[in-house]
Amino acid sequence: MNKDHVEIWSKCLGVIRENIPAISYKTWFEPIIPIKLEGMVLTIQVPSPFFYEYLEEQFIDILRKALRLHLGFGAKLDYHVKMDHASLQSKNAVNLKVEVPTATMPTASVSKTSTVHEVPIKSSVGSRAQRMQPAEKDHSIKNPFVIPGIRKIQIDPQLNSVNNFKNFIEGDCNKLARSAGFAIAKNPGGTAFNPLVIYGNSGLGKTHVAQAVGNEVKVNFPEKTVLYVSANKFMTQFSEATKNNNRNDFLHFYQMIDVLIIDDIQELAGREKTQLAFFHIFNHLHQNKKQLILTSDKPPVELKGMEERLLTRFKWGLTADITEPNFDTRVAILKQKALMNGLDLEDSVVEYIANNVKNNVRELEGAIISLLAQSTLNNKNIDVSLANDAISKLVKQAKKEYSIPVITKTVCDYFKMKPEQLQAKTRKREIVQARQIAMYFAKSMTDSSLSSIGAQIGKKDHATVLHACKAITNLRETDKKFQKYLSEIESQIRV
Ligand SMILES: Nc1ncnc2c1ncn2[C@@H]1O[C@H](COP(=O)(O)OP(=O)(O)OP(=O)(O)O)[C@@H](O)[C@H]1O
Repeated sequence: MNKDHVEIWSKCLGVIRENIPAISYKTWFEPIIPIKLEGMVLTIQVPSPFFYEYLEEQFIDILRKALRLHLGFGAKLDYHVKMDHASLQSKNAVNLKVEVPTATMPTASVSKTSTVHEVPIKSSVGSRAQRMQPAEKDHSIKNPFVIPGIRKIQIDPQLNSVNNFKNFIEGDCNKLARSAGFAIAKNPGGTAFNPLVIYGNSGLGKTHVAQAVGNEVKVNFPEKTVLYVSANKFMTQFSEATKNNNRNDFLHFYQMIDVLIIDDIQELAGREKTQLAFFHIFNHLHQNKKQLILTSDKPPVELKGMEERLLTRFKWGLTADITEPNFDTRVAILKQKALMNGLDLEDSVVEYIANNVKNNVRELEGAIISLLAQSTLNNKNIDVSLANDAISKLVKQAKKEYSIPVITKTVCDYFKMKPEQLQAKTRKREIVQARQIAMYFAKSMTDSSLSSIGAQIGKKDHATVLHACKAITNLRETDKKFQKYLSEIESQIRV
Protein backbone atom coordinates (compact mmCIF):
# COMPACT_ATOMS: atom_id res chain seq x y z
CA MET A 1 0.00 0.00 0.00
CA ASN A 2 1.32 3.43 -0.88
CA LYS A 3 2.01 5.35 2.28
CA ASP A 4 3.23 8.57 0.69
CA HIS A 5 -0.14 10.26 1.07
CA VAL A 6 0.56 10.90 4.75
CA GLU A 7 3.91 12.48 4.04
CA ILE A 8 2.65 14.59 1.12
CA TRP A 9 -0.34 15.82 3.11
CA SER A 10 1.81 16.63 6.09
CA LYS A 11 4.11 18.70 3.83
CA CYS A 12 1.08 20.47 2.37
CA LEU A 13 -0.13 21.20 5.89
CA GLY A 14 3.23 22.82 6.62
CA VAL A 15 2.62 25.30 3.78
CA ILE A 16 -1.01 25.84 4.72
CA ARG A 17 -0.24 26.38 8.40
CA GLU A 18 2.12 29.20 7.54
CA ASN A 19 -0.39 30.96 5.37
CA ILE A 20 -3.65 30.97 7.26
CA PRO A 21 -4.73 32.02 10.76
CA ALA A 22 -4.12 29.40 13.45
CA ILE A 23 -7.82 29.14 14.29
CA SER A 24 -8.76 28.43 10.65
CA TYR A 25 -6.01 25.85 10.45
CA LYS A 26 -7.24 24.14 13.60
CA THR A 27 -10.86 24.20 12.48
CA TRP A 28 -10.58 23.33 8.84
CA PHE A 29 -7.36 21.38 8.38
CA GLU A 30 -6.76 19.40 11.55
CA PRO A 31 -9.86 17.22 11.07
CA ILE A 32 -8.74 16.20 7.55
CA ILE A 33 -7.34 12.73 7.10
CA PRO A 34 -5.21 11.84 4.08
CA ILE A 35 -6.51 8.62 2.56
CA LYS A 36 -4.40 7.72 -0.44
CA LEU A 37 -2.17 8.96 -3.20
CA GLU A 38 -2.60 7.52 -6.65
CA GLY A 39 -0.27 9.05 -9.18
CA MET A 40 -0.95 12.75 -8.99
CA VAL A 41 -4.27 12.37 -7.17
CA LEU A 42 -4.28 12.86 -3.43
CA THR A 43 -7.47 11.79 -1.62
CA ILE A 44 -8.35 13.41 1.66
CA GLN A 45 -11.22 12.63 3.99
CA VAL A 46 -13.42 15.44 5.27
CA PRO A 47 -16.24 15.14 7.81
CA SER A 48 -19.11 16.69 5.88
CA PRO A 49 -20.18 18.06 2.50
CA PHE A 50 -20.32 21.51 4.05
CA PHE A 51 -16.72 21.11 5.14
CA TYR A 52 -15.52 20.42 1.64
CA GLU A 53 -17.60 23.21 0.16
CA TYR A 54 -16.05 25.57 2.67
CA LEU A 55 -12.53 24.38 1.84
CA GLU A 56 -13.22 24.88 -1.85
CA GLU A 57 -14.59 28.33 -1.25
CA GLN A 58 -12.11 29.67 1.25
CA PHE A 59 -8.87 27.79 0.90
CA ILE A 60 -8.62 26.63 -2.68
CA ASP A 61 -5.71 28.93 -3.52
CA ILE A 62 -3.53 27.80 -0.67
CA LEU A 63 -4.49 24.16 -1.29
CA ARG A 64 -3.50 24.54 -4.91
CA LYS A 65 -0.22 26.19 -3.98
CA ALA A 66 0.68 23.53 -1.42
CA LEU A 67 -0.17 20.62 -3.70
CA ARG A 68 1.71 22.04 -6.64
CA LEU A 69 4.72 22.59 -4.45
CA HIS A 70 4.81 19.05 -3.10
CA LEU A 71 3.22 17.00 -5.87
CA GLY A 72 4.03 19.11 -8.91
CA PHE A 73 1.91 20.63 -11.67
CA GLY A 74 -1.07 18.50 -12.61
CA ALA A 75 -1.66 17.51 -8.98
CA LYS A 76 -5.27 16.73 -8.20
CA LEU A 77 -7.28 16.54 -5.03
CA ASP A 78 -10.08 14.10 -4.33
CA TYR A 79 -12.43 14.53 -1.40
CA HIS A 80 -13.88 11.63 0.44
CA VAL A 81 -16.78 12.78 2.60
CA LYS A 82 -17.32 10.68 5.67
CA MET A 83 -20.74 11.59 6.97
CA ASP A 84 -21.14 11.74 10.69
CA HIS A 85 -24.31 11.97 12.68
CA ALA A 86 -24.32 15.75 12.89
CA SER A 87 -23.65 16.16 9.19
CA LEU A 88 -26.41 13.77 8.33
CA GLN A 89 -28.73 15.78 10.48
CA SER A 90 -27.63 19.00 8.87
CA LYS A 91 -28.00 17.46 5.45
CA ASN A 92 -31.55 16.59 6.25
CA ALA A 93 -32.19 19.95 7.77
CA VAL A 94 -30.72 22.16 5.12
CA ASN A 95 -30.96 19.77 2.24
CA LEU A 96 -27.43 20.57 1.20
CA LYS A 97 -26.75 19.51 -2.33
CA VAL A 98 -23.44 17.86 -2.78
CA GLU A 99 -22.40 17.79 -6.36
CA VAL A 100 -19.13 17.34 -8.11
CA PRO A 101 -18.29 21.01 -8.37
CA THR A 102 -16.36 20.97 -11.60
CA ALA A 103 -18.06 24.20 -12.57
CA THR A 104 -16.78 26.04 -9.55
CA MET A 105 -13.20 25.17 -10.32
CA PRO A 106 -12.66 25.52 -14.06
CA THR A 107 -9.06 26.57 -13.75
CA ALA A 108 -8.13 24.72 -10.63
CA SER A 109 -6.07 21.86 -11.85
CA VAL A 110 -5.55 20.64 -8.31
CA SER A 111 -9.15 20.07 -7.66
CA LYS A 112 -10.97 17.17 -9.08
CA THR A 113 -13.58 16.62 -6.43
CA SER A 114 -15.86 13.80 -5.77
CA THR A 115 -17.85 12.79 -2.74
CA VAL A 116 -18.65 9.53 -1.12
CA HIS A 117 -21.26 9.54 1.60
CA GLU A 118 -20.04 6.56 3.45
CA VAL A 119 -16.70 5.05 3.97
CA PRO A 120 -16.15 1.72 2.37
CA ILE A 121 -16.08 -0.58 5.34
CA LYS A 122 -13.28 -3.08 5.00
CA SER A 123 -14.44 -5.42 7.66
CA SER A 124 -18.13 -5.94 8.05
CA VAL A 125 -17.68 -6.94 11.65
CA GLY A 126 -18.91 -4.29 13.99
CA SER A 127 -20.05 -0.93 12.96
CA ARG A 128 -21.02 2.27 14.57
CA ALA A 129 -24.38 3.10 16.07
CA GLN A 130 -27.18 2.71 13.59
CA ARG A 131 -28.06 6.36 13.42
CA MET A 132 -24.58 7.29 12.33
CA GLN A 133 -24.02 5.62 9.00
CA PRO A 134 -26.08 4.50 6.09
CA ALA A 135 -23.63 1.64 5.67
CA GLU A 136 -24.94 0.10 8.82
CA LYS A 137 -27.94 -1.48 7.23
CA ASP A 138 -25.63 -4.42 6.63
CA HIS A 139 -25.78 -6.48 9.79
CA SER A 140 -24.27 -9.58 8.33
CA ILE A 141 -20.92 -10.95 9.33
CA LYS A 142 -19.15 -11.74 6.13
CA ASN A 143 -15.74 -11.67 7.69
CA PRO A 144 -14.28 -15.07 8.35
CA PHE A 145 -13.35 -13.64 11.73
CA VAL A 146 -10.06 -15.15 12.69
CA ILE A 147 -8.05 -17.45 10.57
CA PRO A 148 -6.10 -19.56 13.06
CA GLY A 149 -2.48 -18.52 13.22
CA ILE A 150 -3.09 -15.09 11.82
CA ARG A 151 -3.23 -12.82 14.81
CA LYS A 152 -3.82 -9.41 13.30
CA ILE A 153 -6.32 -8.56 10.68
CA GLN A 154 -7.09 -5.07 9.50
CA ILE A 155 -10.29 -3.83 11.05
CA ASP A 156 -12.02 -0.57 10.33
CA PRO A 157 -12.46 0.81 13.86
CA GLN A 158 -15.85 2.30 12.88
CA LEU A 159 -14.91 5.58 14.48
CA ASN A 160 -16.08 8.99 13.43
CA SER A 161 -12.97 11.14 13.17
CA VAL A 162 -14.94 14.24 14.22
CA ASN A 163 -15.37 12.70 17.64
CA ASN A 164 -11.92 13.58 18.89
CA PHE A 165 -10.60 15.31 21.98
CA LYS A 166 -9.81 18.53 20.13
CA ASN A 167 -13.45 18.97 19.20
CA PHE A 168 -14.66 18.17 22.67
CA ILE A 169 -15.30 21.08 25.02
CA GLU A 170 -14.37 20.27 28.56
CA GLY A 171 -16.55 21.43 31.43
CA ASP A 172 -17.35 20.37 34.97
CA CYS A 173 -20.09 18.21 33.46
CA ASN A 174 -17.69 15.89 31.65
CA LYS A 175 -14.29 16.45 33.26
CA LEU A 176 -13.93 13.03 34.85
CA ALA A 177 -14.96 11.06 31.77
CA ARG A 178 -12.78 13.18 29.53
CA SER A 179 -9.69 13.01 31.75
CA ALA A 180 -10.01 9.27 32.26
CA GLY A 181 -10.51 8.84 28.52
CA PHE A 182 -7.45 10.91 27.81
CA ALA A 183 -5.34 8.89 30.25
CA ILE A 184 -6.57 5.64 28.69
CA ALA A 185 -5.64 6.87 25.22
CA LYS A 186 -2.03 7.21 26.40
CA ASN A 187 -1.94 3.79 27.99
CA PRO A 188 -4.85 1.61 26.83
CA GLY A 189 -5.42 -1.35 29.12
CA GLY A 190 -2.70 -0.12 31.43
CA THR A 191 -4.59 2.26 33.70
CA ALA A 192 -6.93 1.57 36.59
CA PHE A 193 -9.81 2.72 34.40
CA ASN A 194 -10.66 -0.65 32.94
CA PRO A 195 -13.44 -0.83 32.07
CA LEU A 196 -14.31 2.83 31.70
CA VAL A 197 -18.08 3.09 31.99
CA ILE A 198 -19.44 6.46 30.87
CA TYR A 199 -23.07 7.10 31.70
CA GLY A 200 -25.50 9.97 31.37
CA ASN A 201 -28.60 11.20 29.60
CA SER A 202 -28.98 11.28 25.86
CA GLY A 203 -27.03 13.78 23.77
CA LEU A 204 -24.48 14.79 26.37
CA GLY A 205 -21.35 13.44 24.70
CA LYS A 206 -20.89 9.82 25.86
CA THR A 207 -20.31 8.50 22.36
CA HIS A 208 -18.09 11.46 21.57
CA VAL A 209 -15.74 10.79 24.50
CA ALA A 210 -15.73 7.03 23.95
CA GLN A 211 -14.87 7.47 20.27
CA ALA A 212 -12.33 10.18 21.05
CA VAL A 213 -10.43 7.61 23.09
CA GLY A 214 -10.52 5.22 20.14
CA ASN A 215 -9.35 7.89 17.71
CA GLU A 216 -6.56 8.98 20.02
CA VAL A 217 -5.40 5.38 20.57
CA LYS A 218 -5.17 5.00 16.79
CA VAL A 219 -2.95 8.09 16.67
CA ASN A 220 -0.75 7.02 19.58
CA PHE A 221 -0.66 3.30 18.76
CA PRO A 222 -1.54 2.76 15.10
CA GLU A 223 -0.84 -0.97 15.39
CA LYS A 224 -3.56 -1.46 18.04
CA THR A 225 -6.90 -2.87 16.97
CA VAL A 226 -9.69 -0.56 18.04
CA LEU A 227 -13.37 -1.30 17.48
CA TYR A 228 -16.44 0.79 18.18
CA VAL A 229 -19.74 -1.05 18.08
CA SER A 230 -23.20 -0.26 19.33
CA ALA A 231 -24.72 -2.80 21.73
CA ASN A 232 -27.51 -3.21 19.23
CA LYS A 233 -25.14 -4.12 16.46
CA PHE A 234 -23.29 -6.46 18.77
CA MET A 235 -26.56 -8.26 19.52
CA THR A 236 -27.48 -8.56 15.85
CA GLN A 237 -24.08 -9.95 15.00
CA PHE A 238 -24.32 -12.42 17.84
CA SER A 239 -27.71 -13.74 16.80
CA GLU A 240 -26.57 -14.05 13.18
CA ALA A 241 -23.44 -15.87 14.30
CA THR A 242 -25.62 -18.22 16.32
CA LYS A 243 -27.90 -18.79 13.34
CA ASN A 244 -24.95 -19.47 11.06
CA ASN A 245 -23.23 -21.71 13.57
CA ASN A 246 -20.14 -19.60 13.93
CA ARG A 247 -20.48 -18.38 17.45
CA ASN A 248 -16.88 -19.32 18.22
CA ASP A 249 -15.63 -17.18 15.38
CA PHE A 250 -17.67 -14.34 16.78
CA LEU A 251 -16.06 -14.76 20.20
CA HIS A 252 -12.57 -15.10 18.76
CA PHE A 253 -13.01 -12.03 16.70
CA TYR A 254 -13.98 -9.88 19.65
CA GLN A 255 -11.31 -11.43 21.85
CA MET A 256 -8.53 -10.12 19.66
CA ILE A 257 -9.52 -6.47 19.89
CA ASP A 258 -7.14 -4.21 21.85
CA VAL A 259 -9.63 -1.45 22.61
CA LEU A 260 -13.29 -2.43 22.50
CA ILE A 261 -15.87 0.35 22.75
CA ILE A 262 -19.49 -0.72 23.20
CA ASP A 263 -22.10 2.03 23.07
CA ASP A 264 -25.45 1.94 24.89
CA ILE A 265 -24.72 -1.16 26.92
CA GLN A 266 -28.14 -0.88 28.57
CA GLU A 267 -29.56 -2.37 25.35
CA LEU A 268 -28.22 -5.75 26.43
CA ALA A 269 -30.78 -5.86 29.25
CA GLY A 270 -32.75 -9.09 29.22
CA ARG A 271 -30.59 -10.62 26.48
CA GLU A 272 -29.11 -13.47 28.49
CA LYS A 273 -27.26 -15.28 25.72
CA THR A 274 -25.70 -12.13 24.36
CA GLN A 275 -24.72 -11.15 27.89
CA LEU A 276 -23.02 -14.52 28.33
CA ALA A 277 -21.06 -14.03 25.12
CA PHE A 278 -20.11 -10.55 26.25
CA PHE A 279 -19.11 -11.94 29.65
CA HIS A 280 -16.58 -14.27 27.98
CA ILE A 281 -15.27 -11.49 25.78
CA PHE A 282 -15.01 -9.13 28.73
CA ASN A 283 -13.09 -11.65 30.84
CA HIS A 284 -10.70 -12.51 28.06
CA LEU A 285 -9.95 -8.90 27.19
CA HIS A 286 -9.63 -7.79 30.79
CA GLN A 287 -7.32 -10.65 31.71
CA ASN A 288 -5.14 -9.82 28.74
CA LYS A 289 -4.97 -6.15 29.72
CA LYS A 290 -7.03 -5.01 26.78
CA GLN A 291 -9.15 -1.90 27.20
CA LEU A 292 -12.93 -1.86 27.48
CA ILE A 293 -15.00 1.30 27.21
CA LEU A 294 -18.73 1.11 27.74
CA THR A 295 -21.43 3.74 27.61
CA SER A 296 -24.82 3.57 29.23
CA ASP A 297 -27.80 5.80 29.93
CA LYS A 298 -27.72 4.75 33.62
CA PRO A 299 -25.05 3.99 36.20
CA PRO A 300 -24.31 0.24 36.45
CA VAL A 301 -26.14 -0.05 39.80
CA GLU A 302 -29.37 1.02 38.15
CA LEU A 303 -29.12 -1.26 35.12
CA LYS A 304 -32.00 -3.70 35.20
CA GLY A 305 -32.04 -7.07 33.43
CA MET A 306 -28.27 -7.46 33.55
CA GLU A 307 -26.44 -10.43 35.03
CA GLU A 308 -24.99 -9.62 38.43
CA ARG A 309 -21.54 -10.92 37.49
CA LEU A 310 -21.45 -8.53 34.53
CA LEU A 311 -22.50 -5.61 36.72
CA THR A 312 -19.77 -6.49 39.21
CA ARG A 313 -17.24 -6.41 36.43
CA PHE A 314 -18.46 -3.02 35.22
CA LYS A 315 -17.53 -1.70 38.64
CA TRP A 316 -13.93 -2.96 38.46
CA GLY A 317 -12.74 0.13 36.67
CA LEU A 318 -14.07 3.67 36.66
CA THR A 319 -17.66 4.76 36.33
CA ALA A 320 -17.85 8.38 35.19
CA ASP A 321 -20.99 10.36 34.56
CA ILE A 322 -21.61 13.14 32.09
CA THR A 323 -24.19 15.67 33.19
CA GLU A 324 -25.85 18.71 31.62
CA PRO A 325 -23.35 21.43 30.71
CA ASN A 326 -23.49 24.70 32.64
CA PHE A 327 -24.00 28.06 30.95
CA ASP A 328 -20.30 28.73 30.26
CA THR A 329 -19.77 25.28 28.78
CA ARG A 330 -22.88 25.67 26.62
CA VAL A 331 -21.56 28.98 25.33
CA ALA A 332 -18.16 27.40 24.55
CA ILE A 333 -19.81 24.46 22.76
CA LEU A 334 -22.04 26.78 20.72
CA LYS A 335 -19.10 28.93 19.68
CA GLN A 336 -17.13 25.88 18.64
CA LYS A 337 -20.02 24.38 16.66
CA ALA A 338 -20.69 27.74 15.00
CA LEU A 339 -17.04 28.03 14.00
CA MET A 340 -17.03 24.49 12.62
CA ASN A 341 -20.02 25.40 10.49
CA GLY A 342 -18.52 28.68 9.34
CA LEU A 343 -21.05 30.80 11.24
CA ASP A 344 -20.08 34.02 12.92
CA LEU A 345 -22.59 34.53 15.72
CA GLU A 346 -23.14 37.62 17.83
CA ASP A 347 -22.62 37.06 21.55
CA SER A 348 -26.25 37.98 22.17
CA VAL A 349 -27.40 35.12 19.91
CA VAL A 350 -25.03 32.60 21.50
CA GLU A 351 -26.12 33.64 24.98
CA TYR A 352 -29.75 33.51 24.05
CA ILE A 353 -29.45 29.93 22.80
CA ALA A 354 -27.35 28.94 25.82
CA ASN A 355 -29.98 30.39 28.12
CA ASN A 356 -32.76 28.45 26.48
CA VAL A 357 -31.27 25.08 25.49
CA LYS A 358 -29.93 23.59 28.68
CA ASN A 359 -30.17 19.85 28.75
CA ASN A 360 -28.79 18.45 25.58
CA VAL A 361 -25.71 19.18 23.47
CA ARG A 362 -27.33 17.58 20.45
CA GLU A 363 -30.04 20.24 20.67
CA LEU A 364 -27.39 22.97 20.84
CA GLU A 365 -26.00 21.53 17.60
CA GLY A 366 -29.50 21.43 16.16
CA ALA A 367 -29.93 25.14 16.87
CA ILE A 368 -26.71 25.93 15.00
CA ILE A 369 -27.71 23.77 12.04
CA SER A 370 -31.10 25.42 11.92
CA LEU A 371 -29.54 28.90 11.97
CA LEU A 372 -27.13 27.82 9.25
CA ALA A 373 -30.04 26.62 7.13
CA GLN A 374 -32.09 29.77 7.65
CA SER A 375 -29.21 32.09 6.95
CA THR A 376 -27.90 30.28 3.87
CA LEU A 377 -31.09 29.03 2.28
CA ASN A 378 -33.48 31.82 3.21
CA ASN A 379 -30.82 34.51 3.28
CA LYS A 380 -31.93 35.68 6.70
CA ASN A 381 -29.84 37.62 9.15
CA ILE A 382 -29.03 35.71 12.29
CA ASP A 383 -30.35 37.53 15.31
CA VAL A 384 -32.08 36.64 18.56
CA SER A 385 -35.43 36.53 16.86
CA LEU A 386 -34.23 33.91 14.35
CA ALA A 387 -32.53 32.00 17.18
CA ASN A 388 -35.83 32.01 19.02
CA ASP A 389 -37.55 30.49 15.96
CA ALA A 390 -34.86 27.83 15.66
CA ILE A 391 -35.09 26.90 19.32
CA SER A 392 -38.85 26.75 19.43
CA LYS A 393 -38.70 23.90 16.90
CA LEU A 394 -36.18 22.00 18.99
CA VAL A 395 -37.14 22.32 22.62
CA LYS A 396 -40.32 22.79 24.53
CA GLN A 397 -40.16 26.22 26.06
CA ALA A 398 -42.49 27.49 28.69
CA LYS A 399 -44.36 30.24 26.86
CA LYS A 400 -43.18 33.42 28.46
CA GLU A 401 -45.39 36.43 28.87
CA TYR A 402 -43.69 39.72 28.23
CA SER A 403 -45.17 42.89 29.61
CA ILE A 404 -44.98 46.38 28.17
CA PRO A 405 -43.44 47.84 31.37
CA VAL A 406 -40.66 45.22 31.22
CA ILE A 407 -40.05 46.00 27.57
CA THR A 408 -39.90 49.76 28.12
CA LYS A 409 -37.63 49.33 31.14
CA THR A 410 -35.23 47.09 29.18
CA VAL A 411 -35.11 49.54 26.28
CA CYS A 412 -34.49 52.45 28.67
CA ASP A 413 -31.78 50.53 30.52
CA TYR A 414 -30.13 49.69 27.24
CA PHE A 415 -30.03 53.34 26.16
CA LYS A 416 -29.31 54.51 29.71
CA MET A 417 -32.51 56.55 29.95
CA LYS A 418 -35.14 56.90 32.62
CA PRO A 419 -38.57 55.37 31.80
CA GLU A 420 -40.14 58.83 32.35
CA GLN A 421 -38.12 60.17 29.43
CA LEU A 422 -39.85 57.72 27.14
CA GLN A 423 -43.24 59.01 28.25
CA ALA A 424 -42.30 62.69 27.90
CA LYS A 425 -43.61 64.85 25.06
CA THR A 426 -40.41 65.42 23.18
CA ARG A 427 -39.12 65.13 19.65
CA LYS A 428 -35.52 64.50 20.68
CA ARG A 429 -34.18 61.97 18.21
CA GLU A 430 -32.75 59.44 20.71
CA ILE A 431 -35.94 59.45 22.72
CA VAL A 432 -38.19 59.12 19.69
CA GLN A 433 -36.14 56.19 18.47
CA ALA A 434 -36.06 54.45 21.86
CA ARG A 435 -39.84 54.90 22.04
CA GLN A 436 -40.25 53.41 18.57
CA ILE A 437 -38.09 50.44 19.55
CA ALA A 438 -40.16 49.85 22.67
CA MET A 439 -43.34 50.01 20.54
CA TYR A 440 -41.85 47.59 18.03
CA PHE A 441 -41.04 45.01 20.71
CA ALA A 442 -44.35 45.54 22.44
CA LYS A 443 -46.06 44.75 19.13
CA SER A 444 -43.93 41.69 18.34
CA MET A 445 -43.68 40.22 21.84
CA THR A 446 -47.07 40.87 23.42
CA ASP A 447 -50.66 40.42 22.34
CA SER A 448 -51.49 44.07 23.09
CA SER A 449 -53.36 46.10 20.49
CA LEU A 450 -51.76 49.07 18.75
CA SER A 451 -53.94 51.48 20.74
CA SER A 452 -53.06 49.86 24.03
CA ILE A 453 -49.34 49.96 23.18
CA GLY A 454 -49.66 53.65 22.21
CA ALA A 455 -51.49 54.44 25.42
CA GLN A 456 -48.75 52.80 27.51
CA ILE A 457 -45.75 54.16 25.63
CA GLY A 458 -45.79 57.95 25.30
CA LYS A 459 -49.60 58.30 25.13
CA LYS A 460 -49.62 58.00 21.35
CA ASP A 461 -52.37 56.84 19.00
CA HIS A 462 -52.43 53.56 17.08
CA ALA A 463 -51.22 55.18 13.82
CA THR A 464 -48.04 56.36 15.55
CA VAL A 465 -47.38 52.84 16.81
CA LEU A 466 -47.94 51.41 13.34
CA HIS A 467 -45.53 53.93 11.88
CA ALA A 468 -42.94 53.11 14.57
CA CYS A 469 -43.18 49.38 13.82
CA LYS A 470 -42.68 49.98 10.10
CA ALA A 471 -39.74 52.33 10.69
CA ILE A 472 -37.96 49.88 12.98
CA THR A 473 -38.60 46.92 10.67
CA ASN A 474 -37.12 48.95 7.86
CA LEU A 475 -34.02 49.83 9.82
CA ARG A 476 -33.66 46.25 11.02
CA GLU A 477 -33.54 45.07 7.44
CA THR A 478 -31.12 47.67 6.16
CA ASP A 479 -28.80 48.73 8.97
CA LYS A 480 -26.45 46.08 10.40
CA LYS A 481 -25.47 48.12 13.42
CA PHE A 482 -29.06 48.80 14.28
CA GLN A 483 -29.86 45.14 13.88
CA LYS A 484 -27.17 44.37 16.47
CA TYR A 485 -28.77 46.80 18.97
CA LEU A 486 -32.15 45.19 18.44
CA SER A 487 -30.74 41.73 18.87
CA GLU A 488 -29.07 42.71 22.14
CA ILE A 489 -32.20 44.37 23.48
CA GLU A 490 -34.36 41.39 22.50
CA SER A 491 -32.05 38.96 24.24
CA GLN A 492 -32.21 41.11 27.39
CA ILE A 493 -36.00 41.21 27.27
CA ARG A 494 -36.14 37.44 26.83
CA VAL A 495 -33.80 36.63 29.74
N1 LIG B 1 -18.52 18.70 25.33
C1 LIG B 1 -18.81 18.63 24.03
N2 LIG B 1 -18.09 19.35 23.14
C2 LIG B 1 -18.39 19.29 21.83
N3 LIG B 1 -19.38 18.55 21.30
C3 LIG B 1 -20.11 17.81 22.13
C4 LIG B 1 -19.87 17.81 23.53
N4 LIG B 1 -20.76 16.99 24.12
C5 LIG B 1 -21.51 16.49 23.14
N5 LIG B 1 -21.13 16.97 21.94
C6 LIG B 1 -21.74 16.69 20.64
O1 LIG B 1 -23.13 16.47 20.86
C7 LIG B 1 -23.63 15.45 20.02
C8 LIG B 1 -24.25 14.37 20.88
O2 LIG B 1 -23.21 13.70 21.60
P1 LIG B 1 -23.14 12.12 21.70
O3 LIG B 1 -23.67 11.45 20.47
O4 LIG B 1 -21.77 11.76 22.12
O5 LIG B 1 -24.17 11.93 22.89
P2 LIG B 1 -24.56 10.63 23.71
O6 LIG B 1 -24.45 11.01 25.13
O7 LIG B 1 -23.78 9.46 23.25
O8 LIG B 1 -26.08 10.48 23.31
P3 LIG B 1 -26.98 9.15 23.14
O9 LIG B 1 -27.11 8.56 24.51
O10 LIG B 1 -28.28 9.69 22.63
O11 LIG B 1 -26.28 8.25 22.18
C9 LIG B 1 -22.44 14.94 19.22
O12 LIG B 1 -22.45 15.52 17.94
C10 LIG B 1 -21.23 15.41 20.00
O13 LIG B 1 -20.13 15.66 19.16
